[in-house]
Amino acid sequence: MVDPVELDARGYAVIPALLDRERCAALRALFDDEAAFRKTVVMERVGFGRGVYKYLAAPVPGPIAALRERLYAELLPVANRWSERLGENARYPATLAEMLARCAAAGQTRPTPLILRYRPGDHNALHQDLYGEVAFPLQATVLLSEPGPDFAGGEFVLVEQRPRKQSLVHVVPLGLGDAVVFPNAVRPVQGARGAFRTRVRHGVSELRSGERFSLGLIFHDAR
Ligand SMILES: O=C(O)CCC(=O)C(=O)O
Ligand SMILES: [Fe+2]
Repeated sequence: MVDPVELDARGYAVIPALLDRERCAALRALFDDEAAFRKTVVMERVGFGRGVYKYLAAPVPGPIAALRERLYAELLPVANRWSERLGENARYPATLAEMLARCAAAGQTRPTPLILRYRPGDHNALHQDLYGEVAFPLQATVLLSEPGPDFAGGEFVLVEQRPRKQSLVHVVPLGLGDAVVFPNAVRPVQGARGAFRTRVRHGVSELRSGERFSLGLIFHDAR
């Protein structure tokens, strides 16, 4: 379960052991099943960092689709509250299916769940996962490898660009199967006179050794 108080206060929250060891191993193994994916990105070629990620093809495998649906429902109240606090008054639909229908109507029809793989020297440069006008303000990443036995380095980081202040970095400690929920692009921060907006980007620091896999769950589809 996501802790909404922590999410509001810090802008991100960890869900411990969202996926068990077996599910993580199955998703790591899926990475080599080319038929499961619609697109492979070699990050170095596009300047996004170093490493490889693959977007799952439609239909997204049942367990991943179910997890995406469940997290969407949990994050929905937070998304609507953030929007209200930022004075945007966007209202997100009650279910992921309706959110994806909204994406499709805007030409965003390709699934965005992805699996990423990092090897020594690989990293993910700071970025935001926006794929068109329709966007859900929170997303999740699940760590599919175990820090220590499987890899070293490769820390998940968030950088907050605050108005009239220097940027703030958060290093999020994750264990095998843990998920981090974080802002897709911006979040409201409580100030003395109401909420203001900070711009948030995420990335992964350089992997020092081993192999690190992760599952990215974004709640809007892509063009
Ligand atoms: O590998 C990670 O921890 C981050 C992956 C990522 O950028 C994402 O899930 O959107
Ligand atoms: Fe990302």
